[in-house]
Amino acid sequence: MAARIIAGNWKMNGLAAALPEVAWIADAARDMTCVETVIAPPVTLLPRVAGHAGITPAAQDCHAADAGAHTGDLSAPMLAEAGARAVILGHSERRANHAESDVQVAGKVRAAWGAGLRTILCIGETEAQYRGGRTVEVLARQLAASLPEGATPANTIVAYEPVWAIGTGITPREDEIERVHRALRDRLASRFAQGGEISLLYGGSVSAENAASIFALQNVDGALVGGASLTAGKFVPIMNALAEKGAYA
Ligand SMILES: O=C[C@H](O)COP(=O)(O)O
Repeated sequence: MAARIIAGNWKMNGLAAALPEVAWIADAARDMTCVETVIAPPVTLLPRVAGHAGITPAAQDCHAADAGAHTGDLSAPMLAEAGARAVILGHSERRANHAESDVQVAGKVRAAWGAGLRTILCIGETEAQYRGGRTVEVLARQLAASLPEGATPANTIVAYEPVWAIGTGITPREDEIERVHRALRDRLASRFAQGGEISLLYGGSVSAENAASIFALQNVDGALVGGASLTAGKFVPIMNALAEKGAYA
């Protein structure tokens, strides 16, 4: 069975004043034995997030090279040294704002694995692709091109994030999420020896209100949460909803 994982992506949010939220999230996480809690803060807070037992600290990007003349970038070994144990790669905001291609994302995945970081690989279709009925086709292409050979449940988590659902308060219908996750599970299982056990997260406007119904869907092993992960008050109820699923799965 794939591991249950709840991941919070803080994006470019969070100064030191937000650290009490991490402490409260960690308190709740330590009580949840069947769920892994990941927090991806801005890199400035990474070492301090890494100081909390119960939380897997993650970065939000890395360079494909281990070192070199790349002003402003951070390598996977640097992030690992700063306390990261995982890294989000291929997020649609990186793909859109920094023109990251699938090939570049695959290079970053290899670098992350080389530094011992688990990859949370994000894939997702645009609204136009969704409306054109091309969701599964687009995701299959992204998955094939941005996830290199060698993916295992230990080094990879896949997050399905429809671009049009991120930060909008809109989510796909439940049957659509279930259909997509089934397709992703099948593709991973047919490509990698243990691919069927790679955790599949849903991301895009997950909230305390909709988490339980999303987590009840087949092949949804957790969520990648943006806005609602910034405070313990909003994030802990989502963590609890996933723990409920873990209890009866
Ligand atoms: O990485 C997280 C996603 O982009 C989802 O963000 P959101 O929960 O604010 O919609």
